Amino acid sequence: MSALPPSIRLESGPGGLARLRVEGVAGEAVVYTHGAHVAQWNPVDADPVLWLSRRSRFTRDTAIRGGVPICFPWFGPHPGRPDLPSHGFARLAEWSLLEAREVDDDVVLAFRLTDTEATRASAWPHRFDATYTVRVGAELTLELHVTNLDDHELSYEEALHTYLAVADVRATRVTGLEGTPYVDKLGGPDPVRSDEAVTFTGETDRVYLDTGPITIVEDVAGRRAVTVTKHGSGSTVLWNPWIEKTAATADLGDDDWTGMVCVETANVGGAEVRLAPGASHALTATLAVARLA
Ligand SMILES: O=P(O)(O)OC[C@H]1O[C@H](O)[C@H](O)[C@@H](O)[C@@H]1O
Repeated sequence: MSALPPSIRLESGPGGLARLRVEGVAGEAVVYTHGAHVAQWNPVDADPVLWLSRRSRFTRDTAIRGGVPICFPWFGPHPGRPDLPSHGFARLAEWSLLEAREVDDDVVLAFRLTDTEATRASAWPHRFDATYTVRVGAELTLELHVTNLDDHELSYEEALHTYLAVADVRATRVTGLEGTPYVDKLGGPDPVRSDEAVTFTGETDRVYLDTGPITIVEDVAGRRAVTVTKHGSGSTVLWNPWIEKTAATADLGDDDWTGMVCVETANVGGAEVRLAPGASHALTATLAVARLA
C-alpha cells in the first residue's frame, strides 16, 4: 500500500493493537486492524455514534467490546462446537489493510481476510476472500463482501454487530421492525411479532426475520436518531443485555446497559448466505444521525 493520505494516521492503540485514526473533512473514526473493528465514528462536530466499553479488553485473543465487531462465519456459539469462539473467527483475526484513500469529503478504508491454515483446519474449513470496506464521512458505510474461492458450495452467517450509543436505553424507541416476525432468543423457537415500536424494559435479544432496509433508533433522551439502512441482509438482531447479563460480562461496567443498544445488520439462522463456487455476496449497512425535535 502506498503512503497514507493526511487525514489517516496509523497508530499503536491500547494493548499495542494497530489502529487507523481518521480525521476527515466530514467524519472521524478509529478502526483497528484486529477484527477490522470500527471502534469509533462520528460526523465532524457530532458526539460519538458508536458505543465503546471503557472496560473493553484490547488483546489479540478477545473481541473489542463496542463499536462494530464483525461476526463471521457463524453467529453466536458454533452449533456443533461450543468450544469455538462465539460469533466466529473474523472479529479475532488480524485483517490486512488493502486501501486507505480520500474520496471527496470521505475517507475509505478497505481490509481483507482470507482463509489460513488454521481456518482450513477449523469447523469452517472453506477457502474464501472477505473484503471489508469502511467509508467514513457524515455517514458511515460498512460493506462486508465475501467470495467463495472453494470448489464446492459454502454457507456462512454474518453480522455487523453495531453498538449504538444512546443517552438512556429506557427512553429509546426502535422503529422499522413493527409487524416483522422475530425469534426471541430469550423465549421459544417460534417467531412472534408486535405492531408497536420496540421499547426496552428488560434484557432484549431478538432475531428479526425478513427485515426491511431501514431501522431507526430514536434516542429520545439524547435527542437524536440514528438510521441504519442496509442491503444484502435478511435479518436484524436487536440486543441489550440489561442488568444481570451486564453484571456477568467481564468487559462491561455495571451501568453500561443503559447507554447502548445493538442493531445488527445480519444474515443469520435461516437467512445464512449460500455461495456457489466463485460466487460473492455483499452485506452493507449505512449509519446516519440526525437531531430529534
Ligand atoms: O458477548 P458476545 O459474544 O460479543 O455476544 C454478545 C451478543 O451478541 C448478539 O447480540 C447475540 O444475539 C447475543 O445473544 C449475544 O449475547
